[in-house]
Amino acid sequence: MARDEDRGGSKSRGKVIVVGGGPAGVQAALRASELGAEVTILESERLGGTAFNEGPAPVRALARAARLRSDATMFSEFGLEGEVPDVDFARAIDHANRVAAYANEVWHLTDLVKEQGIEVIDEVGPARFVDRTTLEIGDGRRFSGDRIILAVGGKPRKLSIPGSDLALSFHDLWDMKELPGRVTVVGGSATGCQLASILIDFGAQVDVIEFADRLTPPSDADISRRLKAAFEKRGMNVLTGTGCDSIERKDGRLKVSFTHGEETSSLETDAVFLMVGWPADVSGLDLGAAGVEMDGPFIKVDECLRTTVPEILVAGDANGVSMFVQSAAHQARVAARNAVLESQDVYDPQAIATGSFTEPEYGSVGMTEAQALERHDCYIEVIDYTALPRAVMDARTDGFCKIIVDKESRKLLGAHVLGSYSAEVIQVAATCIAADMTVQDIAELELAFPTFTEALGMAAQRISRKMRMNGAEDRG
Ligand SMILES: Cc1cc2nc3c(=O)[nH]c(=O)nc-3n(C[C@H](O)[C@H](O)[C@H](O)COP(=O)(O)OP(=O)(O)OC[C@H]3O[C@@H](n4cnc5c(N)ncnc54)[C@H](O)[C@@H]3O)c2cc1C
Ligand SMILES: NC(=O)c1ccc[n+]([C@@H]2O[C@H](COP(=O)([O-])OP(=O)(O)OC[C@H]3O[C@@H](n4cnc5c(N)ncnc54)[C@H](O)[C@@H]3O)[C@@H](O)[C@H]2O)c1
Repeated sequence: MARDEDRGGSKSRGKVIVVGGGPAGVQAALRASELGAEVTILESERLGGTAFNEGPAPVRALARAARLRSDATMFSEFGLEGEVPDVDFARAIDHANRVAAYANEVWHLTDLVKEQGIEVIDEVGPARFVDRTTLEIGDGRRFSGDRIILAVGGKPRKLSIPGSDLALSFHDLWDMKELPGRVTVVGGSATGCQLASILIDFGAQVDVIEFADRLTPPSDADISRRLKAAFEKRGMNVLTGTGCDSIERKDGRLKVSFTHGEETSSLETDAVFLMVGWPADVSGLDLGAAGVEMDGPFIKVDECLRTTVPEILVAGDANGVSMFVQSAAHQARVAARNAVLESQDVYDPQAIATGSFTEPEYGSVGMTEAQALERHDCYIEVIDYTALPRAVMDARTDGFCKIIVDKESRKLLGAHVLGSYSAEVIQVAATCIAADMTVQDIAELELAFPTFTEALGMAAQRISRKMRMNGAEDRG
């Protein structure tokens, strides 16, 4: 809700330059403008950023194509006849690229932003600092502001191993014309798992090589374990606790060497994707000219998202605090207020609902089980989808819904789901957390039958029953 001091009125509250026009940059510009600042966005390419032009939007479109094909493998179970469709990979990629263009060609994002009175300078290559208040773009034009908000996002990390130039990066996916017979994905976190899942559903043979002892290391351990099992069931070769050492050409293919514990081994493959991290995209920005410091691969910020130069703030992936579209937008609003009103608002990530479009899908909000048990006495309940009516009806029983409840406050600390529609199911858990509901409140919700979201209510009901049996006070 807008606060009184938020209303800029007709008087300008100074000039703000926003660098980068992804979700963080666009939101920061809109908010700073609402607050009364005069705003310019400098975007090296097209507005929309990774989110629309290269990441979630086209990847989701590819994941949908992969899912349509994998659904066809279940035809006979439902009494249907028909072959699993052949894949025209070039057309699937073309379709994903068309979806990526929607932000600009269908929704006219640039026009929408300009209509708010924001100056948009796009497709001009990277802006670079001249000093702490001035940036220059490729054609020599300079832009000065009282405050600068950096929203430059990230880029694929490179590996310094022999032969890394033989590997593909995420950017290369969008120019591919043919599905390689065998693909090796190095890095088994969010981006790597997403790509591996899509490619195996399209019919490629897939290996995943991940350093950590489990897939998607930041996730709840049960998500990592069950996702690995589901991938392996579909024939994926998942090597965890394994580091990629080198890539070399061998007889028209690629030889990938890797180490697991003390053992070194290798495999032969047709393509290698490096999905090993997403550092801030500061190439060409010349942060040194402004005196802005880095913290490892990200731009260093304090809790108010200010850099080591207080007039310069960072929102979105570039600060590495929380790398999701929803976090980018939230941080942007905080950064814009702090920039324009010189306030000290803290970016306090609340219940961030996240979801990934692997097969099976997964979604999370709040603490993992391990994080919760470090600080809380908890009730933990898991509904396995073999016992969930909708999952049985859909023949999608490979999944679960876990909730973690603080025994003292009876509030939800975290929820983790794996299976169909997980990215949607988790939104309800996030809403319950935001609404400060107790587990008994959640148990009383009349959730639609038969749905996957029902698992959340079932888990809450089981915990409520346990609480009653233990004699804990029950409001119900
Ligand atoms: C494969 C993939 C899938 C993903 N899926 C999801 C998902 O399903 N859900 C989700 O929430 N998140 C997802 N993410 C993460 C999400 O894309 C990012 O968190 C989000 O895009 C961050 O927004 P941002 O504005 O900080 O950066 P970006 O969206 O990367 O935008 C940064 C912009 O800055 C511009 N820029 C960079 N340097 C300069 C410069 N010097 N001058 C001018 N302009 C510059 C770039 O051209 C770009 O347009 C995914 C990421 C990837 C890679
Ligand atoms: N659906 C989504 O919401 C979604 C999808 C993709 C990315 N993202 C966001 O993007 C961020 C970045 O994700 P990411 O997966 O690109 O990077 P990441 O940094 O999270 O993961 C990189 C992985 O590569 C592994 N690795 C690094 N070097 C290796 C080596 N030599 N051999 C084997 N493994 C190696 C690491 O152990 C790590 O697990 C995430 O934090 C997430 O917020 C979100």
